[in-house]
Parts: sequence; C-alpha cells; structure tokens
Amino acid sequence: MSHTHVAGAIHADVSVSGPGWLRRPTDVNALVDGLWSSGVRRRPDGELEVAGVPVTALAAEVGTPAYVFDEADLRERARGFAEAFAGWRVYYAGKSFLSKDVARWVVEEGLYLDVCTGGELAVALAAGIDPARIGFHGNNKSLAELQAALEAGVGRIIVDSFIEIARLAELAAARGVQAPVLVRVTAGVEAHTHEYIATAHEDQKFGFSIVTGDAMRAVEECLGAPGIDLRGIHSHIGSQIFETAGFEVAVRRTIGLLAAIAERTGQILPELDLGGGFGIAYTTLDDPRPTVELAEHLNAMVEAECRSTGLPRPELSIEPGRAISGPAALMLYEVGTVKPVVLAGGGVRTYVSVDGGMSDNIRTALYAAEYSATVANRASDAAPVLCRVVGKHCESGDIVVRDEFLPGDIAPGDLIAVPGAGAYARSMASNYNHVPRPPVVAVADGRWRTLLRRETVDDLLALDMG
Ligand SMILES: Cc1ncc(COP(=O)(O)O)c(C=O)c1O
Ligand SMILES: N[C@@H](CCCC[NH3+])C(=O)O
Repeated sequence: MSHTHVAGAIHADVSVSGPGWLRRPTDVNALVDGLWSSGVRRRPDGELEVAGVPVTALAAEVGTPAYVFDEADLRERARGFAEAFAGWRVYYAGKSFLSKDVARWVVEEGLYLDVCTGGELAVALAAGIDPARIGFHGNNKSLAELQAALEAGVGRIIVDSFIEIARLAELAAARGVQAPVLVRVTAGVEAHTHEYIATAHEDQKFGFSIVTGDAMRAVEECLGAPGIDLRGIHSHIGSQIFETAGFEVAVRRTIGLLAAIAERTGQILPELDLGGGFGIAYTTLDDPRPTVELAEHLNAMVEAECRSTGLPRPELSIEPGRAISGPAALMLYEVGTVKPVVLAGGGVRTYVSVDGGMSDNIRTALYAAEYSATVANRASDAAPVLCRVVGKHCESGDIVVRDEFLPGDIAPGDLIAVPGAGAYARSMASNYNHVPRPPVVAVADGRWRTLLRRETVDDLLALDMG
C-alpha cells in the first residue's frame, strides 16, 4: 500500500529488530489520533466506548464479531466532503459499505450515491434515494442491470465498453428515452497504491484509453446514438491514494480530452467526474490529507487546466467511498486463543486468534493491507508484546492485523477493536468455511441499533437445496 512515514505518538521507537518488529509502542492503551472515529474514547475504567456505548455492552447484546459504525462520524465526513467540495457533486461510493440507512445518511448530508451493481442499485432504491442522485458504474453491467437503471431513471450511467454503449443506446431507444451518460476513460496514471486497486494505468479492464484513441471513439459513438445523452467523461485512478500527483495527471489528461473533443466534434461536454480514491489512516504510517486541502488542490488543478485549454470550468464530481465510511467503523472481535510462537531468528510472535477473520475482512489477505488494533475491554499495565491478530479460518494467510503491539497479559475473553473497518470489510465479506457474516450496528448518542443483522447458520443452510 502507499505509505507516507510519520512518526506517530505510539509507534515511534524502532528499537526492536526481527521479522515484523518495526514499531514499538510506548503506551498500548493510548488511542492514536486519526485512526478512530470521533466518538471512540477510552473510559476511566479502561474500556472503549463508541458514542457513549461501552464495547462490552455492545458485545453482550449483539455478540462478536461485529462492525460498529459511529453514525455522527460518518455523517461528519460526508458533510465535510459536501462542504469542502461546494459546487461539486459528491457521490458516496456505496461499494465501500452500503445499507439503506447509510444511503439515507449520506444523501441527508448533501451527497449523491455511486452504485456499481443491480444489487447496490436495489438497496439505494429501497432506501428511497432519488434515482436522479444515483450514478451507475460497472464494466460489465448486464442487460437486466441496464434495464433497471433506465427503468428507475438513474441520474448518470457511466459506460465502460463499446459493447455497452451499443446495448444501452438500443435499450434506451426502445424505451423512447435518452440515457444520461458519462464515458469512463483511463488517464494512463500509475497511482501509487496496490496493483489490484489501481485503475487508471493502461493494462487493466476499466475504461477507454485516452492515448489509443478509444476514449475519443467512445465519445463519438455516444454522440451519434439517439438513445444517449452524453454529459461528459469520468476518470478514477485507484483507491487508498495519498499523493495528489496522480490526480494532477488525471485532471490534465481528462481536460485535455475535453478540449480535443470540443475541437473534433464542436461539442463542449459539460461534465467531468474525477472518481474517488482518497486514502485514510489505517496505521500511524498513513498520513492522509484533510478534505479541505484536497478540495483546494483539485479546484486549483481544474482552474489551471481550464485556463490553459481555454475551456469553461466543467460541472465537477467526485466519488469518495473509503474516506467517508472507512474511519467511521471499528470491528469488534473476541479473543479465543493466545499462542506465543518462537521465531527462527529469535524472539517471539504472539498469535492472538479472534472469532472472525478473512471472511469479515479480506483486505489483509488480499492486498497485504495494514491495520491497527487495541484491547478494547480494559486498559493494561502489562509490557507490550508483538502480536499477530489472526482469524479462525482454515488458512494461514487468514490475518486480521499483521503486526501490532498488545499488552502481554492479553487473554481469551478480551475484546479487540480494529479501527478503519467501515470500508471494504463488510462489503467484501464472504461465508468462507460457512461462517455467517457478522452484524453491522450503528451507535449514536449513547444508543445503538442494527443496520444489518447477523447471518445465522440457518441462513446458510437455507441456501443448500440438498
Ligand atoms: C469508479 C469508482 N469510483 C469510486 C470508487 C471509490 O473509491 P474509494 O473508496 O477509494 O474512494 C471506486 C473504487 O475504487 C471506483 O472504482
Ligand atoms: N476493495 C478495495 C478498493 C477497490 C475499490 C473499488 N474500485 C479495497 O479494499 O481497498
């Protein structure tokens, strides 16, 4: 992943060497700034609370594992984007986490909603979201999904292949409507993030290449299709990105494309969507930019490019997901076993097994993502030990947090909280090993309620027709 090193309050002393022994805490009870939602604090008795609700009460009532959203924090982040990007349309990327309540919260805070499958669209519509506020993505939307989007009257459909343009044009013409469309382009940016979550380099499945001329051809096909109302172009360079350099290149190339389109076709397309991808802090090594700063940078970049091409400022939009949902939730696990393992090079790594794992958060296994953790039900004076928090799955790569210092007296029954669990954890969860997916609860003003209930083994058995 992309990391900018900052010496954090805790992980500053690099005094222990050996595999994974990169950071040594000075205080395992402290909560590092920037990793936790605004309503998380350690109470005087040592226990964590979220928006006034102690984690032991949550664990007793909803069980573990559980995703715990801090509603006020998510709303603040959504509102922060709406305010910082005033004049832009800010689409919340529902792929990061979507439930009916979350869809309503972000829209109440002034946002739009990005969906990328018929399933996400169904949740948005069931939540009562105005279809005009919905953008529909996907590199392989089925006929049924395109029909559903037209039927609902979604605000934008972002097209991603020549085949899709033809399909959509035909479906829209058959219904006697014009589909409002953006063409997704690849700006040729090598974003500094994990290969699997970078999306603007040339050799991958998303978008039309600007350099090969495919983007221009796609625009011309859309302009020539009576069923399509081409509104503009769309670029998304990847996810968990900290540097603005990639966005700068994308802005230059997309506005350059808008200028080339104007020159070739005589049409100035009115809209430009710059996608999402704004990184968040999972550990003290991550140093994301404040939203206001991002907005200033992007506005300045757009102004500069418009000035140099002579184009009017387009109607702009972005699609943050992780930056809104990610820090707003923590994952709560219960420790089941603790196993110190002597390492070949000397030293000990303590494997702390929790009651979930790669089925509720695959990011560590899939992207070598880094997370942090703390013991949540109590404070401890015990000396810190290097731990690896692992799951209960039949897989040695089933790691939740690769390296974290936890108190040496950690024991079965302790609760572990992992911050930054709001994005791409529940939304990418699976039933591997027939483990039911955990519930998602939201806490606000000292009360909690369920957004998504816990699956049960009966839910899984009900799928089995044998
Ligand atoms: C087209 C598009 N928009 C928005 C997003 C949201 O990205 P993030 O959650 O990193 O902001 C993604 C995912 O990377 C995406 O593919
Ligand atoms: N799922 C990825 C990001 C991809 C986002 C969708 N384009 C993650 O967890 O980081």
